[in-house]
Amino acid sequence: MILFDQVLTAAQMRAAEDVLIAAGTSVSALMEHAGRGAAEWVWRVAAGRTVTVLCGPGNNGGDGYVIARVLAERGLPVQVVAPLPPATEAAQQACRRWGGVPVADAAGAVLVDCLFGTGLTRALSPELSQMLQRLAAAHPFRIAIDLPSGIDSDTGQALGDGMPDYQLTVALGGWKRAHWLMPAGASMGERRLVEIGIDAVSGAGRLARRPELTAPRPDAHKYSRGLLAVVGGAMPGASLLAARAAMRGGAGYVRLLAAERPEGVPDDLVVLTGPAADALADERIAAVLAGSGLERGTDAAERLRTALASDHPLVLDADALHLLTPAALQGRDAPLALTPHAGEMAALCRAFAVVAEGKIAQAQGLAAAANAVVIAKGADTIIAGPAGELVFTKPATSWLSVAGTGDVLAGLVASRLANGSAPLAAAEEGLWLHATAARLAGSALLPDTLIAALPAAWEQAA
Ligand SMILES: NC(=O)C1=CN([C@@H]2O[C@H](COP(=O)(O)OP(=O)(O)OC[C@H]3O[C@@H](n4cnc5c(N)ncnc54)[C@H](OP(=O)(O)O)[C@@H]3O)[C@@H](O)[C@H]2O)[C@@H](O)CC1
Ligand SMILES: [K+]
Repeated sequence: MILFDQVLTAAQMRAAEDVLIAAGTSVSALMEHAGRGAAEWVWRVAAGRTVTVLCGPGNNGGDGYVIARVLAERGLPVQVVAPLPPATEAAQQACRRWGGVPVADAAGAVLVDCLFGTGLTRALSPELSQMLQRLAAAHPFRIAIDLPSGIDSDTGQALGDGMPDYQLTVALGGWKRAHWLMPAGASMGERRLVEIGIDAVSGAGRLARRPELTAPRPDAHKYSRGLLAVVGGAMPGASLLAARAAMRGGAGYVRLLAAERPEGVPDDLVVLTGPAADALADERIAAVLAGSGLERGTDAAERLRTALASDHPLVLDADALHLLTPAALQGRDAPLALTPHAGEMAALCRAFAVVAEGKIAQAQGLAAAANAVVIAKGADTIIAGPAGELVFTKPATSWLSVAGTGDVLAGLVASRLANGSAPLAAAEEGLWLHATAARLAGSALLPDTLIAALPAAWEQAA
């Protein structure tokens, strides 16, 4: 089965390649397939203009020689710069088949970076780094083949300074983690995949799917669509935003449990100001959201304890993530979703004794330790599940980087949970609605305009 959404580590990619080779394919055949696919993209972009291919010593460089040959055969003016000779058998063969003579330096319309791919093990030397930067400056359009050279395939971190920006990155055989992680993602431009017959790899991550969000059933009523209780705190604005977003996330009934009635509550939102424990005892409650605007004092800790004790499916956000401890989860059976940004993730890792490097390992460690779905937010949001599930998301509009949009996301995820989705699906659906509404809300969006765009986002659902 051809997979367009799995996301691999460099080791998983090599293992998948080994499976194909064991089945009778050669590295050269894979390189030819990958290089031809990549050449199609370069051909379209170049549109007859001059192309420079920068070839490194490994198989990424080998792909470059295939690209140079295919484009030259089609009559495109192509030059190759090769600071290091090909060192693998497949790359040497591809170089021989190209049959040209490399040049020391070049300028032109399109640079094709085939210096290093998944085999990069250390930072580029100053000489190589300067050459890459010089060539990048001498070509207005830059395409990275598989990965921009200098990026760690598994973490998305740059292994050195001065990395150029690319308008297009063509992934070969499968997505690598770096394609959907920052900071790498910010310099890759558009991302496209050339498929070469790689099969499913056990333990691989995947890209988030477009959810199947439909209108309520013909026989729906407010309780069948889900009653969500939003536990508010000392800063009512944040919980109000989350509740208003949740009202448009699919749940049929949203109640805000507030210490006192906040200003600006819309007529269609029910606010209960009595003791939270009483309100949470309602058996019709399908899910609870706590954390947005909770603050971190004694009162907040008590409200969080009450929310946890009620044992409803629960989303914890913001301040609740600073108050949560492993002991507080003892005896809970109901599903749990956590929505930390980087700072909250660090606090949670300390509280749950998760010792791990990097966003993915931390999210997976926390998901296992708290038996929760973890939505690790940021410009490169990922979702980790307690059974090792790992979901990457395509970057949403950068206009989401404004206060209050996290409250909207928490409200949406909680609303999907109340509506009956399992926690991982609720996370994917909430993120999709959030990203789609953000795109529709346009530039300089605010949480209000984001919430206003939610009905139009629903119109775009499958
Ligand atoms: N998987 C697949 O199915 C397919 C994969 N394909 C392609 O293969 C690529 C992976 O190829 P690869 O493993 O040969 O690694 P690649 O990135 O070319 O470089 C490794 C070389 O660079 C060297 N080196 C490393 N760092 C260095 C540094 N800083 N400065 C200097 N040297 C450095 C390292 O040598 P070392 O010194 O570390 O021993 C080694 O010689 C992949 O990205 C894709 O494009 C397709 O062709 C077909 C299908
Ligand atoms: K590259």
